[in-house]
Amino acid sequence: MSKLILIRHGQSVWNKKNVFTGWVDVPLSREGVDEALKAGEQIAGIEFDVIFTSVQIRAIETAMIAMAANNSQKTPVVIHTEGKMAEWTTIYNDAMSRNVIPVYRDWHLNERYYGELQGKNKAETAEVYGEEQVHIWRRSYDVAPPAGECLKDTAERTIPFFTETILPQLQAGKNVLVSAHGNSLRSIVMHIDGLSEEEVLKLEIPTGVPLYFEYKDGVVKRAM
Ligand SMILES: O=C(O)[C@H](O)COP(=O)(O)O
Repeated sequence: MSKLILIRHGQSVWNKKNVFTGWVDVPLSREGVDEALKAGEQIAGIEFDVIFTSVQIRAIETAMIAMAANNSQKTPVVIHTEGKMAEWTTIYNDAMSRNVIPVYRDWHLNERYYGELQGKNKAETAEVYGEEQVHIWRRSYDVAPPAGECLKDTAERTIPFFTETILPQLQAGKNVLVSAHGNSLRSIVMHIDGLSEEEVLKLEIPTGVPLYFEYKDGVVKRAM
């Protein structure tokens, strides 16, 4: 049995201002750093073998800060790979592999692209377009915000990455940490939990709260 922990990044400086973020690369707020530290304490007992993040700084920061609170004797090291995830031991020698947790950054885990809404205040946007329309843009499965991605579009990049890159690590008995975003993780949780397009409307993933899954008998499912 291997463990999968999914964490949405801690509060970002634009989350704090209630601004649509998407692919804009903003860092954590002070509160977000505290959330990442607390998340690290919650998963401190888990010995991770590999870490995946998006290429966005708020997710990378969350992973590295959470690992600072982990009891691991190993050091997380960002690995640069060309294209497909290379066998990282071919890049680093065995000695290093004993002391290092590889961190792979990949754009497939990036937040949903929010298109024309990026940079706009969420409350002000609701005043202009109506609460219902903004809720549909934010939480529906197949209705995209203007010039942005709907959750289905996001899933079309996150799910292949999950099944082709993350799942083989779990199948190899590795404990995996994934630090990503509210909607890129909603698409993955929808896949794992088998949620319908109606059920995913209600799926919310809070910042900085570890979600626990396990791979056992060929299946990934909720652990706690
Ligand atoms: O991109 C953003 O604005 C947030 O990370 C997620 O926004 P949402 O909760 O409005 O989808």
